[in-house]
Amino acid sequence: MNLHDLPSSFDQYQDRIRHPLLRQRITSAAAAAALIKDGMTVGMSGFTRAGDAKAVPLALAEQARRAPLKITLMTGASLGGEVDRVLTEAGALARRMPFQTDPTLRAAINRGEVMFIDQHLSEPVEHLRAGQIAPIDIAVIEAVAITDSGAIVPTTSVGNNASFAILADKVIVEINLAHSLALEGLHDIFIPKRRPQREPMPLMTARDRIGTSAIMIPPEKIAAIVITDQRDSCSTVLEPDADTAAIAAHLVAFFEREVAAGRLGENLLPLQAGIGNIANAVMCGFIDSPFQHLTMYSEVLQDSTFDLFDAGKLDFASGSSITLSSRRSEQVLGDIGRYKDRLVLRPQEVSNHPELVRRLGIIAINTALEADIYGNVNSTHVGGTHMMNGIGGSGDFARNASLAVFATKSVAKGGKVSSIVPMVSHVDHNEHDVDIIVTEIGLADLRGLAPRERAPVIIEHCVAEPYRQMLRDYVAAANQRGGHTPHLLEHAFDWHVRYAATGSMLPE
Ligand SMILES: CC(=O)SCCNC(=O)CCNC(=O)[C@H](O)C(C)(C)COP(=O)(O)OP(=O)(O)OC[C@H]1O[C@@H](n2cnc3c(N)ncnc32)[C@H](O)[C@@H]1OP(=O)(O)O
Repeated sequence: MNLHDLPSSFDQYQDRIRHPLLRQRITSAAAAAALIKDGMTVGMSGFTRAGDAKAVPLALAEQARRAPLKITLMTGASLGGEVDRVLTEAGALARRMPFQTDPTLRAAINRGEVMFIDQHLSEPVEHLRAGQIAPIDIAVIEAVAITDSGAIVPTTSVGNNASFAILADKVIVEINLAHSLALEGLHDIFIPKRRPQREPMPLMTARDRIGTSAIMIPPEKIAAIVITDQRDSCSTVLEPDADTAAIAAHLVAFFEREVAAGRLGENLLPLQAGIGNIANAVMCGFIDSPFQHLTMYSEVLQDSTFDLFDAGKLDFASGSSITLSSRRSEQVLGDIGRYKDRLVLRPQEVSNHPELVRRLGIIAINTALEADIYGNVNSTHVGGTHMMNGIGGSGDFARNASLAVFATKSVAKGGKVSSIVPMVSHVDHNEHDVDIIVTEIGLADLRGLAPRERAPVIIEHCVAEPYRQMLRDYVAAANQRGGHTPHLLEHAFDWHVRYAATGSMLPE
């Protein structure tokens, strides 16, 4: 078969599907979804709304509505749009990993209907590669193009795409015409060798490129190609408010002290910032800071990354996805050439790799749902039981960072919930991994402090009244009992129990 044998209707995609024979694999989303069978494990692209497969998952939901079908769905991180909701409503999800943010899926997880495996984001492909979890049957990958050798050029995220495509039996590619070909060249795909042949990852600075610009797989594995034309759904990140601006100001003041003490230079160390309003606001706080020539070695690049570029504060950003609000999406992705030489997108096992986080000395800034008086952090479980989003990459970074910062507003739910509690109701980051806790009230520097020293620092710097006095009383009584980490075990969860019973942690 040569190029002239191809149906002429496919010629229009020559610039997007450069391997001529692969243009014959163009098909409908429904036909591609029909390759996915009941019980399969499907690896789909998508990382915090960026680079999601858009058409095949919806066609799969349609298929599941007609004839019951359940899959294990793995992605990079959360999906945008309606994919998780529609698949949940169609009853198509038996298992989901490693991260999600969809309210409908979250409710199904918390009803026990979908088994959610909440994993460090650097780990799922290690588990796949080592055969520790069920193998990927089919990968569904969004791409801007397929090269003439059949390599897949991802779009706004890399996530787990490369390993999904390499490890799957079959690959479905969604070529999304809404993404500009200017994205080509942004990606750096590095795949570690299998153990025991594993070598160090040869990355010494955030801007190093150590891999290829596209995902190399045998072209014959590409079983179907679907053409789409739909932008990523926008993030709903909010502009900084008084509280998040105060958190940012406390952090900037802290870093100024670190620079003055000679522990950091004026370009600090590469920064990682988590998802959500607080992390985005904290990064925006660097715009008016005295720091210069900052770099990011992070996973999600949010609006604040581009605000920092435009403010001349940021020299380079390495991530695994670009997730933007409607305010920024059009401008940044429509003009990506303006930023491209200062950006790289990597597989999440590289962006989040413990070896690299430790080597580069990352300053990790993530968000807590709650923290306790000794510095343990709960990022995932509301009230100790109900899943919010997942640990994401926060643990990959926090454990190995040169400085592990956790930010939270001091109260949630209009003051009815204290974010600093006697004992966290679920532990994602234990006290050994947490260096700094910051709220709008102030910042607790826990470095070098024993538990009995940490408690008063956290209480006096981070907690609002009346919870501050309640915690002082708790600690005073606990200290009477003694111990390295004093507690009143029979009262440690009183606040959570009261919130569950009355809707408020405050005493009646
Ligand atoms: C893909 C990635 O991995 S990114 C890298 C890092 N990843 C992570 O850190 C994953 C875990 N973190 C997260 O999921 C988020 O950062 C969160 C949920 C902890 C915080 O999200 P933010 O948007 O920054 O904080 P925000 O203060 O707006 O709180 C979000 C919601 O949690 C609620 N909440 C916060 N604290 C509590 C609490 N202690 N108890 C009950 N609810 C709480 C808030 O009221 C809010 O609810 P609403 O949506 O109904 O208004």
